[in-house]
Amino acid sequence: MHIVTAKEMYEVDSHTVQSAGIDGKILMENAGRAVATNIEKRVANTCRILIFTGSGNNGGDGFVIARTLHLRGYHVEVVSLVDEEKINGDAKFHYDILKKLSVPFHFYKSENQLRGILVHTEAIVDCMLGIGVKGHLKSPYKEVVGQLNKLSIYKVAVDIPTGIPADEGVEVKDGLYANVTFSIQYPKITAFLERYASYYGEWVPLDIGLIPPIKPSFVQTWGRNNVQATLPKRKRFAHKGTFGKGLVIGGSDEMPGSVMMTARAALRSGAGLITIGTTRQNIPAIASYVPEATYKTVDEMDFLSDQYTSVAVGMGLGRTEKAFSLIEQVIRQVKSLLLLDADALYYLKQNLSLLKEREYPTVLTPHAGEMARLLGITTERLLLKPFTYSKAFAKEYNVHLVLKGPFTIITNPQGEQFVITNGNVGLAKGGSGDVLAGILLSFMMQGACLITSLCNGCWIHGASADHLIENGRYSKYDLLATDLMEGIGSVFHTFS
Ligand SMILES: NC(=O)C1=CN([C@@H]2O[C@H](COP(=O)(O)OP(=O)(O)OC[C@H]3O[C@@H](n4cnc5c(N)ncnc54)[C@H](OP(=O)(O)O)[C@@H]3O)[C@@H](O)[C@H]2O)[C@@H](O)CC1
Ligand SMILES: Nc1ncnc2c1ncn2[C@@H]1O[C@H](COP(=O)(O)OP(=O)(O)O)[C@@H](O)[C@H]1O
Ligand SMILES: [K+]
Repeated sequence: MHIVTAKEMYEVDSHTVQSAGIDGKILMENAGRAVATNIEKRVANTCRILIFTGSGNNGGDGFVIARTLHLRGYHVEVVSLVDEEKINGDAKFHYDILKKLSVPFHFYKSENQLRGILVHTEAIVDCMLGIGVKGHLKSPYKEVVGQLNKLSIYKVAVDIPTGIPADEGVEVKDGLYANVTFSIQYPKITAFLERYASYYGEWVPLDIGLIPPIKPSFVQTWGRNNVQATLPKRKRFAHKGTFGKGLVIGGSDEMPGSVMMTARAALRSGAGLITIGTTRQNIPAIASYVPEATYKTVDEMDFLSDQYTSVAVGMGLGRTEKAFSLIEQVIRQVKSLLLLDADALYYLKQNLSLLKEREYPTVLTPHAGEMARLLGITTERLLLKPFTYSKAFAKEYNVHLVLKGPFTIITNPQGEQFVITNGNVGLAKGGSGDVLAGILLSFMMQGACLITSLCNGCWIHGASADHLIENGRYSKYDLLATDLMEGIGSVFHTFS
């Protein structure tokens, strides 16, 4: 599914109207009807619903919703935040139709007046502002939003909660907290920012028949259907070599656990052969947890002669001079797909130019803190526009970037971007990232297009956590990274 900026949304709108010749009034009708139909599924027709409208086309959607619900037997009333003369264009067309029906219509005057209107209201529909919002909310939008936020009634936002910008990089203070947001055709970028996602509540995209340009370059979500269509098949006569030869380098004497989890997760995700490169002291402990792997001590490794399909480096490796020199050697000498995580990302900060010298694909898997450090900015600043920063970085350093978080953003060097929305807070625990690195390594080893492998790996990781919690096996409190190994198998089962 596409995710759009306000500019992209207006482009799709004008392409539909100008090139395809569909009138904007029809699009507004489609939008309003689609929302009304979905409100019917959630709000009983015995409920009194107030529809709040503003000066733009978001308000126009509200007039269609009011008419549709009224004709379907609902008790609806409209509260307009602007005077009649400010309603124009397609919104005016639908306002004029609504006026001919007996729908109670109020023009907002004061907080007191609104308090009276709100008595016995069970749900509100927010059609005050959509993607046309600029900057902080002005009066009376700010006051109305503040008043509505204090009420615990069911709130439906249309397209975007009033006050919240469509695009990243914009900081605002006020916005409506909705229970559900019906996005017109596509969700907007801010639905995937930690800062604004909670305003949306649940988001549901509604098709209103827009026609996108031939080849849109929008960000996309990656979901189960995408995984289903691209998951590598296990052929009957395949052998272990078919599924790649992977190397995991990590685990210092103090941190043996991470490399264990990476290697085990790689094998659980279908990797053919895994070798672990670690310290001699670590090998017995790790081998008891991952007996399927083979082992090398870090001093024994010869990256020029050892032919691995894919290599992952950094997990629990430490930040010693010895570790840094090993990481540099790996980045310079590995002639295959290379994944850099954890301490390798720490090392990279002072050595970013090495990435530009690599002739083979490189994958970086930072969480927000690691990414902010690589960019030399604060985490808060990164999280205000993670899509923009990711794209610029991936292009500049010619890398595939997996920016991990509640919404993981995957970017390739061409700037194509995908978002993974599954997973849950049970993953916010040490070791989850090591497991992800293993799953990603395994998918990298099994071929297919690299960005597809990364998207599939991230989705399987999130789905594993969801599966374990939804089935009552663990909770969001007690889930451990090692438990994910069990979840991976259950998720694969759902595809067989
Ligand atoms: N795209 C599509 O294909 C379709 C889109 N559709 C719908 O249209 C919506 C977009 O409509 P839109 O462009 O008219 O913008 P929208 O948000 O309703 O209002 C803009 C007005 O808000 C005002 N305003 C701005 N900032 C403000 C602030 N901080 N504080 C207070 N006021 C502020 C500003 O007024 P001004 O300040 O200029 O007086 C301006 O006039 C979209 O979200 C979707 O719901 C569907 O109907 C069908 C197909
Ligand atoms: N609240 C959350 N919701 C969904 N996924 C999360 C959440 N918190 C963390 N994750 C996921 O868990 C993993 C954590 O990785 P990372 O921070 O590198 O952990 P560690 O280094 O401790 O192993 C990432 O894949 C991230 O997307
Ligand atoms: K709205």
